[in-house]
Amino acid sequence: MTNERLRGTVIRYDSRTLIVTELHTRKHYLCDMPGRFKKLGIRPIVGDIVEFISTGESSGIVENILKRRNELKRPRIANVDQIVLVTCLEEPAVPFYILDRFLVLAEYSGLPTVIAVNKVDLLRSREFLRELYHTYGEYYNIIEVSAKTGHNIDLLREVFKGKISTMAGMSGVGKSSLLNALNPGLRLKTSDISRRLDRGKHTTSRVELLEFDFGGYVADTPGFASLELPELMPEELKEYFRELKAHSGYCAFSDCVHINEPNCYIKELVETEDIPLTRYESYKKMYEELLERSKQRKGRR
Ligand SMILES: Nc1nc2c(ncn2[C@@H]2O[C@H](COP(=O)(O)OP(=O)(O)OP(=O)(O)O)[C@@H](O)[C@H]2O)c(=O)[nH]1
Ligand SMILES: [Zn+2]
Repeated sequence: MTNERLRGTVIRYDSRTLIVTELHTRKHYLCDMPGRFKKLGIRPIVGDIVEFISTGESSGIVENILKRRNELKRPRIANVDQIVLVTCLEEPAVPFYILDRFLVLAEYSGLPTVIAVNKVDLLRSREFLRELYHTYGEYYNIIEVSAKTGHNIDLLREVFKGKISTMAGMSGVGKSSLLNALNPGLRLKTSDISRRLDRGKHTTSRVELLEFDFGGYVADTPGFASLELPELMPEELKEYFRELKAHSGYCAFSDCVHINEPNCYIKELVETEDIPLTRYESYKKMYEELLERSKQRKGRR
């Protein structure tokens, strides 16, 4: 039926056309963006929910873009539900410091974060896993998986189901392999409609949402690829370490940054190993980096 008013999620776009997945039927529609949106400076991004009027079996015209719940900058996605941070303890053994940088970026985005430890099939003992749980388990959900053996892939599927997610993690940790284990052939399922959008165009480099057969979306490009720290003042960094934030307010100085101040409760907790030393060292290292960055900027002014 044509001329129906429908709602859907934008999964791809170029300057004037969107691919929209209708919310109930999950059918794809190629939708035109009327010029008035551009004049108003309104541009859709993937993840947006739009209202559209169907003009044919698989075509429509956008009427309205609903207000975004949130917006991730890189990759640019609206209405993101979570970040799935993939890491490994072997091949590659991702340093905790790298994981900590990802976690700062994830905290900065304000999105719920799940840590997936992949390649557990390579572990000869649980020793490294225990260390990981000890360091992160109190503040993050950790799920051990193997894309190779399929271990806990069903659990990971529940994590992704019905949500818009973005994956992050160092190169080689198995992000693509996990997607393929979750939903074989996920990347290959470019629909006819997608091909129609491609026709006569140079390949778009923008992010797309891939659709799971079991419901839910994942960005086709991983997040935080550069691992560059967010635009923060050094003294703001402590807000992005959950365990520092949880124990703030007990230091002698109310604005304590837990570096050189006396009577610092955080440093006490590090000494008693209630806060993992590696987390604190990561914090100090990133604090120094932000301090250096702010000095350089002041110097330039
Ligand atoms: N043993 C083992 N190897 C795995 C597992 N998952 C992935 N691999 C291997 O790890 C290598 C990297 O996997 P990818 O899926 O390409 O990793 P990626 O994170 O997508 O890498 P980038 O595209 O560089 O970001 C491949 O050789 C995979 O076969 C696993 O669970 N166990
Ligand atoms: Zn302190």
